[in-house]
Amino acid sequence: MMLAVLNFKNLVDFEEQLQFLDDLSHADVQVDLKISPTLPVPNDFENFEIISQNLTIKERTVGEISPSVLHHLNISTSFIGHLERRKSLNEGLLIVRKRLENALENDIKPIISVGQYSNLELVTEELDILLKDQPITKPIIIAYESLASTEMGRALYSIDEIRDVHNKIREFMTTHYPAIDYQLILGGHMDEVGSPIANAIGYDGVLIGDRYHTLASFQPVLNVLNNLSR
Ligand SMILES: O=C[C@H](O)COP(=O)(O)O
Repeated sequence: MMLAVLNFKNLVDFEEQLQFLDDLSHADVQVDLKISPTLPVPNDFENFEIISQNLTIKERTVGEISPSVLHHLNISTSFIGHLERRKSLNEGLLIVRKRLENALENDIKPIISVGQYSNLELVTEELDILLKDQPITKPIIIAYESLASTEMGRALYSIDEIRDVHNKIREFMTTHYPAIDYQLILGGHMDEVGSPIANAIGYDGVLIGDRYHTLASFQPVLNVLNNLSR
């Protein structure tokens, strides 16, 4: 089954997000759909999973989402170091590692985002910095994102480029982290055209941002994702 992660960002009106969730709860969803609203809401929908956009570090701090909050909401998956968050808040990889440690310690499945640099070697270097010596014994999700595409609002990559990234990450994981069970997803202006291409290349799923604010606008993408999952 195809994995699809839908990430509403902070500029999307929250009432609109709640309406979208409610509409989706009545929709035909065949894909493994995970959705992160700006504010986590209880994970009690039947046809999709609510996930978190962020998870705090272990030390005492203020204004961030703790594992305890997620457990209370029955949420068990969280983004760890989403690329745009890292860039706009100037967060380095060391703090992302601390978030990952907290996720692993509290049984929260991490969606680890990579793609800070477009250079292929640097993608696996970034991944290595995050994964090194982390006690990962349960499945994780790795999201490669073409950050420039998200920022520019159009697909800036060629099929060859996203295939190279896919092959490079798979090869890197097999060689360096053979024991880690992971799904690899692709983000960066993914839509009804890009999703089948990502699937054909071998990505396990797609990461989709805040371009769709209603079920009606998302429906063409959902139809394609449902078909890919059948
Ligand atoms: O979290 C989502 C990613 O940033 C992708 O966003 P996008 O689909 O608008 O490119």
